[in-house]
Amino acid sequence: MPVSDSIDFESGVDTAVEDEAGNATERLPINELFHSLQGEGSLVGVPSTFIRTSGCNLRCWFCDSYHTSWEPTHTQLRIPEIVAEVESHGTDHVVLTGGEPLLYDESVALLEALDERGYHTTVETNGTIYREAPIDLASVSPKLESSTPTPERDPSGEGAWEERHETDRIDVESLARLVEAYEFQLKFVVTDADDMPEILALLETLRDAAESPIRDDDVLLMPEGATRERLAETRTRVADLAMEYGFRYTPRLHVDLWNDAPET
Ligand SMILES: C[S@@+](CC[C@H](N)C(=O)[O-])C[C@H]1O[C@@H](n2cnc3c(N)ncnc32)[C@H](O)[C@@H]1O
Ligand SMILES: Nc1nc2[nH]cc(C(=O)O)c2c(=O)[nH]1
Ligand code: SF4
Ligand SMILES: [Mg+2]
Repeated sequence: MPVSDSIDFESGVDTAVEDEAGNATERLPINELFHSLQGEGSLVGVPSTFIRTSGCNLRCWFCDSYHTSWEPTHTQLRIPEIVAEVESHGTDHVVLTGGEPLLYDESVALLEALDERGYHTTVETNGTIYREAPIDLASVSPKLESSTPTPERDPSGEGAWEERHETDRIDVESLARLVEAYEFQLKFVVTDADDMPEILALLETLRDAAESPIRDDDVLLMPEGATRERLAETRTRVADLAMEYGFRYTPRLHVDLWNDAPET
């Protein structure tokens, strides 16, 4: 594969690296790889190994993984190296997250290698990209208007990503394909009641577009907050909204336990 073909212009991350003989080798840009408890969603509390790829096609102003999106940092690892690291942690569950892990062809090869070894795989994705892969749980977090990095909310202070984020954040076709192909959860980041009309409208559109059902039980409201302090402001409000609308609430257990520490 020519090196230039594998430069990912979306994320600005080059996934092609040559070995000593000058052959291109499959690698993934990895920001962190760690053992923790699943902190979000239907598998909350399950001991899991997290693989966090770097690079994202969106720029949520609140992104709790700044070094995979706004300022990506990573090391390039081969799939066997990633699998060996996962094996050393001894969990049954693996969570592939990012950044946006489905940007990369190599994520499919990684998921296949994990599946062959019997791991349960969850993929955390923003839902803008569909790929066919052995995914046991597609944990899809479509991004609402309230995630858009307007000049006032942009952590880099410029508002340069506002238009692109706003244009790209919802892709109904990709969302429908993810929902049809995989066991899934739709996990919305919610700040307050202003987010609810957009969630309801998107669900209506998606229920029309997808051939398989989306139950209210598949919809999770997750409080916006990368720190304990911020979650203390949002979580009760979001829990009340979950009760009012009949959706599920998911905590952010890892933030409760370890605040915003890396590798948690
Ligand atoms: C860092 S993202 C990586 C996966 C993918 N890019 C996505 O957004 O789904 C992992 C999860 O964290 C959520 N998230 C990121 N920042 C957050 C914040 N400040 N508060 C609540 N959830 C957040 C995302 O919505 C997503 O469910
Ligand atoms: N403990 C823990 N659980 C998580 N669930 C989804 C996460 C993510 O960043 O995708 C995450 C994370 O970063 N940490
Ligand atoms: S889509 Fe996910 S990784 Fe990308 S900026 Fe938003 S929260 Fe961060
Ligand atoms: Mg996280």
